[in-house]
Amino acid sequence: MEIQHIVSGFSPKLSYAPSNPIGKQLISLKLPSLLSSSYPSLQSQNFAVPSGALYPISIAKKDGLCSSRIRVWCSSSSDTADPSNGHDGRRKKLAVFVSGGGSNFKSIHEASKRGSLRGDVVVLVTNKSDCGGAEYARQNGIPVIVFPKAKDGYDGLSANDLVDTLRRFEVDFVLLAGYLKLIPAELIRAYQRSIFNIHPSLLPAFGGKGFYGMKVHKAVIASGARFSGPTIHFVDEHYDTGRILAQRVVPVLTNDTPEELAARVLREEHQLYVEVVEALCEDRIVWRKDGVPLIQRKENPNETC
Ligand SMILES: Nc1nc2c(c(=O)[nH]1)N[C@@H](CN(C=O)c1ccc(C(=O)N[C@@H](CCC(=O)O)C(=O)O)cc1)CN2
Ligand SMILES: NCC(=O)N[C@@H]1O[C@H](COP(=O)([O-])[O-])[C@@H](O)[C@H]1O
Repeated sequence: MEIQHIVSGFSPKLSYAPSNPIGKQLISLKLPSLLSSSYPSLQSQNFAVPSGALYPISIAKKDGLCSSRIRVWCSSSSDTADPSNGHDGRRKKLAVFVSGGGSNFKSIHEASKRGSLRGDVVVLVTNKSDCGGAEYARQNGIPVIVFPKAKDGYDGLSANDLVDTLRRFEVDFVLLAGYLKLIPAELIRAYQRSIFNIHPSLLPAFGGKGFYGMKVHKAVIASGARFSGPTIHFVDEHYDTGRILAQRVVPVLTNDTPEELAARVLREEHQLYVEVVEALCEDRIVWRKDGVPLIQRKENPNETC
């Protein structure tokens, strides 16, 4: 059951995702505590709505009533809830976007297989269907879809088709990992605060259009910077300008080649991305009052980083 709560400025980490959206049925709405504590009138209720329908509700807030709508997806009750999978108890569904070798994608997939990561890569998206990441996905039974359409190719999805396809895969989070195309506004709108990217420099330095792959490391070395490292950030409409969520630092040695620096940064990327996605799947992302996202430590939720 997926609840898209449409109240301006409030998009709680949603709970459920439709496994097989089924027709109209009576469902009981169990809301995440985050939502029910913010909107006490939205305690568990029964809805009889067709799957995917927008359901009008009124919410009693301190400053009076406000109307809203909830889009409710129905799903079979087979989703077994496990509290260690975060608030909703469900393993998260991940889409990974790649354009090249996919070593970050492989790290995430391996963490999922060994169980340290409470999520599953359910689809791979690429603009290059013959890249190493796509080949790895096919070898591991992960569906591969092409976006955007290749200029001369026939396959490939439009932006709206991509959103629909990710919804059908019930994707919770979108993870860019060496993807070299601009994510369209349609996807940004559909997956608010749910799209992440890893960049091989300490943003905001050495980011933006033209800064990808070895170009980044060449620019870092040429600048004389003494440190570099990976950044994981939320994705917004522009390249590399979204809120920074996590970083790691590596030294830039005086005789480094771009390849040597790239390898040092990439080793940290593999660990950092797995740590961040583990936190995502366990609902350990919190927001500081000034809008900076933080990660709650697994061992002690009162500590953030
Ligand atoms: N809407 C967003 N889309 C993407 C983001 C983002 O932050 N917001 N991050 C990039 C990843 N990235 C850096 O981390 C990045 C990738 C590519 C480029 C770039 O300049 N691309 C070239 C085309 C390269 C090619 O096709 O081979 C270009 O646009 O001219 C900059 C930064 C992924 N998408
Ligand atoms: N600006 C985007 C960018 O440069 N991303 C970088 O591409 C590489 C992909 O490696 P991978 O395909 O082996 O994960 C990674 O180093 C990633 O940070």
